[in-house]
Amino acid sequence: MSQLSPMMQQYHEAKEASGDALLLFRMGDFYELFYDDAKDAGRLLGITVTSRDKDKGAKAVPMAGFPHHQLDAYLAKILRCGRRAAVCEQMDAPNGKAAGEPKGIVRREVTRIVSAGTVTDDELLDPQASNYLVAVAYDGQAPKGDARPLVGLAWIDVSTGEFTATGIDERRLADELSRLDAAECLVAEGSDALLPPEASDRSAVTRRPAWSFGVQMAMESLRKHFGTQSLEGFGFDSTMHHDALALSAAGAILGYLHETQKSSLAHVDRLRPFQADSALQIDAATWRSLEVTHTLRDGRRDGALLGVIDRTVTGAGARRLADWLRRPLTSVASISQRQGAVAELVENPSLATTVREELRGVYDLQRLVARATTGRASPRDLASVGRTLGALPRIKAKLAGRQSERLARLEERIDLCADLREQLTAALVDDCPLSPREGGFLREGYSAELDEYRQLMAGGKQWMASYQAKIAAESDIPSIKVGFNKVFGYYLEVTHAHTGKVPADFIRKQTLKNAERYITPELKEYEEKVLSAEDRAFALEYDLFLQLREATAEAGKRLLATAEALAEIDVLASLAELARSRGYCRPEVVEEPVLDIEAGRHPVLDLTEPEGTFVPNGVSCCAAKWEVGSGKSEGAASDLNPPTSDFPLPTSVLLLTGPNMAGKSTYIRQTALITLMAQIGSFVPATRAVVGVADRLFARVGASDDVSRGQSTFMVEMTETARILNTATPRSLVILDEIGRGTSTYDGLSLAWAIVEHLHDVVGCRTLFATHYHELTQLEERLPGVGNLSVAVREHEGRVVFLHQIVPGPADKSYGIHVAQLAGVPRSVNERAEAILADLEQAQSERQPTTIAAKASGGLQMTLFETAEHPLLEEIRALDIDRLAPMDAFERLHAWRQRLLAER
Ligand SMILES: Nc1ncnc2c1ncn2[C@@H]1O[C@H](COP(=O)(O)OP(=O)(O)OP(=O)(O)O)[C@@H](O)[C@H]1O
Repeated sequence: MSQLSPMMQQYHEAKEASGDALLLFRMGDFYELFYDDAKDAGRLLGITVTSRDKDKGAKAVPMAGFPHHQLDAYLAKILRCGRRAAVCEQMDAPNGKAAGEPKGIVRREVTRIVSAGTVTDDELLDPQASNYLVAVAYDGQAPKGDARPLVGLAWIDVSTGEFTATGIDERRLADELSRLDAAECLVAEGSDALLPPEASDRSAVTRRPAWSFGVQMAMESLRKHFGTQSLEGFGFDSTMHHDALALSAAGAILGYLHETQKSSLAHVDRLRPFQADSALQIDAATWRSLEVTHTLRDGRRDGALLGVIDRTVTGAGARRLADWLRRPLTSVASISQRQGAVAELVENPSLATTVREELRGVYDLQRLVARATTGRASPRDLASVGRTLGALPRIKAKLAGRQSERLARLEERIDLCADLREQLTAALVDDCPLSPREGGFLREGYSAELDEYRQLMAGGKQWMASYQAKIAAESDIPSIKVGFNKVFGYYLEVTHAHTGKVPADFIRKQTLKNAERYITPELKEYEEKVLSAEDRAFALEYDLFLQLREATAEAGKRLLATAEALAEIDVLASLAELARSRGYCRPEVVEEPVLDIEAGRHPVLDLTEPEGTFVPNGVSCCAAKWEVGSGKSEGAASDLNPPTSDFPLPTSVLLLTGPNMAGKSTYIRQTALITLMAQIGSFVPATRAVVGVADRLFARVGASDDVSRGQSTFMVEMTETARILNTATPRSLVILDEIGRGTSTYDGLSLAWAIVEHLHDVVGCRTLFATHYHELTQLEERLPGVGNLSVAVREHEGRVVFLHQIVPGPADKSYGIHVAQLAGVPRSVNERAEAILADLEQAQSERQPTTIAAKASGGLQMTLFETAEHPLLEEIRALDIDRLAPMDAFERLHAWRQRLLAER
C-alpha cells in the first residue's frame, strides 16, 4: 500500500467497501476499472484493457475505462451480465479540495452500488414492468424432517417504494418467485443451495451474511426505518412464526438497501403483509404454460395474455395490470367492485376516452416520487411532477359523481396537491435540463434574488458591449474587440496594425500572431462583478432546486396515494376499452364452482387470428363436490342449476378428444384464461359467462423438457400432475392436455385413466382434459360426472377441414396422418403410414379387444388392454404340476419359450 500513489490508495479503500461489485472509479471525464475488474470489464463489456504503470516500483496494473457520459449504457450492460457496479465519484471539483487533503488529489466516495434489483434510473428500467428485489429467509429453527417448513419472502420495487412481505409454505416459494420474476434475489450465505431453480432462472442471486437475516435485527431496523414502536400497525405479529420469517426477509432487504443506496429511502413508507390465500393460486408450471405475462417459446410479452389485453396508457398502469394478473382475486365482492367500475366506463365511452386522453399526459408519478425522496430527481423530473399535477383537476372533475363504488373511491383518493403544483409550475421553465448543475431552469419572477444576479450577468454583458464601443471611439481603433477566455478572463484584442494607438493604461497580457491582448483596470472590475453574479446565480438556483425537491419529497405520501389511484384508473379504463372494442361481456362471478360460458373465445387468438376467423365455443361444467360457507355440503354435479349454454352437460370432468390441430389446447386454455380474466375483474371474450370463483388454477398444457434441471419430460409431467392431484380442491379449475403422452401407450393410457378417476371421484373439481386416448371416452358411461366433447372436422375430397367447433360426444377418428400431410411430410411416408394404419386396425379387430369390465364390488377391474387370451395360458392352467417331473417341466418351459419367440 505504502508504495501506491495516494489515488491508488483511495482506489483500494473504495474497492474494499464495494465487495464483489465492479468498481467504476471516476477520474476526470472517465470511469476507470483496475485489476481484475478491468479484465472482467474487457470480457463482459468489450472495452479495451490497457495498463497503468505510473506507480514507481509497482507492477503494471490492468486498466479499462469509458467516458463518464456513457455511464448508464455501461451500467445496463453490467446488470445484464448479472454483475453489480459500485460507482465511485469525485466529491469535489478538481480545484476545490477539502482542508487537510493531500495536495493534488480529489476526494472520492462510493455513492451507490447498483444492482439489478436496486436500479432507479429511468434508462435502466422498463416503464411497463415492476423491478423486484426479493429476499428469501429460510427457517434456521425448523425441525429436521418437518414436512411443511415455512420461508419468509419479501419483495420491493425500489423504483416505486412498494414493499411487501409474507411467510409461506416452502413448497409455494417457486410459484411466488416465478410470478414475481424478480431482478435480484437475496439469500443468506449457506442457504443459497436451498433456493428453487426459479430464483436463479431470471434473477441475479446475491448472497448476504446470515446475520443480516436475523429476526431481532430485522425488527429493529424496520421499526427505526418506519419510525414506529411496533410492526403490528402494518399487520405483522412477530410472535407468529410466519410473520417473524416475513419480517426477517424484509429486514434483510432494508439492510441491503441501506448498505448499497447511500441515499434516503423515505419513499419506502410502509410494509404490506401479503395474504397468499386471498389470491387465486397459480403454480409456476401453470403460470408458464398459460403464457400470462410471457410466451413460452421466446419469452415475449406481446404474444402473451398481458401483451394482448394491455390497453393502459401509463407505465404505472401497465405495471398494475401485470400485478392484478399475478394475483387474481377470490372474493366475489371485490371482483364485482372492479367489474362495476369497468362497466361504468364501458357504458360511458366518452368518459373512458377523455380519462385515457388525460392519463396520456401524466408522467410516472410513482417513480418520480421515488427519485425525489432518494435525492435523485432532476429539474426535468420535478417539472414532470408539476405537469402531472396539472392534469389532476381535469381527471378528478371527470370522475366526480361516478356511480360505481370503486371509481368514486378512486376519485376521492386523487389528491390535487395544489400547493405543490403551484410551486412547481411557478418555478420551473417548460423545457428543463436533466442536470441541476446546468442552471437556467427557474422561471423569471420566481426568485427576486436570482433575477437580480441574472440581470447583473446580462447587464454586465451589455456593459461589455458599450465599453467596447466607448474604447473603440476613444482610442480610434474601430476593430478593437472584447473577448473572453478561461486563463485571462475578459480582455481587449487589438490587431498589430493598430497597436501604436493603444492607450497607456492598457496592460498587455498576450501576443498572438495577428493581434495583442490587453486588460484594463475598468474591465477587470466589471469582470469580477459579472463572474461572481454568475457563480452566485448558479449556487442560488441549485439551492432553490433542492428546496423544490424537498417539497416534492415531503408531499411523497400524498403523491404516492394519488399515483396508485391513477394507475388503477388506467387499468380499469384499459379493461373497459378492451371490453368495448372486442365485444366482451361482463361475467357473472359466483361462489358456486360452476363454469358456464357461451360462445367463448381465446383472448389471444381472437386478436391474432385474422378478423372473424376464430370459432367461438361454449363450455359448461360444475364441480362435483364443494363446500359452501363453513358447513360442508356435498352436491353431485346434477344437483346444480342446470347449465343453460349450448352444452347442457352437468359434468365436472370434460374429456375432449379430436384430431391434432383441431383446437383442443386452444379450447381448454381459453377456458382457463377466461376464468383468470374474470377473477381480475375484467370482462371476458364471450357472449355470456357465469364463472364460479376458483381457489387454484392448474394447467398442465404441452410437454416441455426440463433437461437443464436433469428431469425428463415425463418426470416433469408426472411431478406436476402429482401436485395437482394432491392439492386441487373442489373449488379448483384443472386443465390437462395429453397427460401421459411421454411414456409407452399402455402406461400413459393407464395413468390418464386413473388420473381422470381421481379427479372425478376424490377431488371433484371442474376439469377439462384433452386427450388422444380414445379409450378414455368410455369413462363417460362409467362415471356420472364425466362428459365427452370432441372437435368437429369435415372430410372434403380426401382432405380434412378443421371446423374448430366443440361438439358433444367422443371423436371417432384420429386424423394424425392428415395432419402430417398438412405439415408437409413426404407423400411416400404418408402413404406408407396409411397402409400400416390399415394393417394395425385390422389386426386389432381380429384380436377382439375387450372393453372395460364392469365395476365389481366397488373397485374397478382394469381389463382394458387385454386382448383375446393366448392359447399357452390354457395349457398352463391344464397342467397337473404335482405329477410333473422336473426334467419334463424344464422341457415344456423350453418349448413354450421357443413358441413365444417364434411368434414375435
Ligand atoms: N376456435 C378456433 N377458431 C379458429 N382457429 C382455431 C380455433 N382453435 C384452434 N384454432 C387454430 O388451430 C391451431 C391448432 O390448435 P390447437 O393447438 O389448440 O390444436 P390441438 O387440437 O390441441 O392440437 P394437438 O393435438 O396437435 O396439440 C391453432 O394454432 C389455431 O390457429
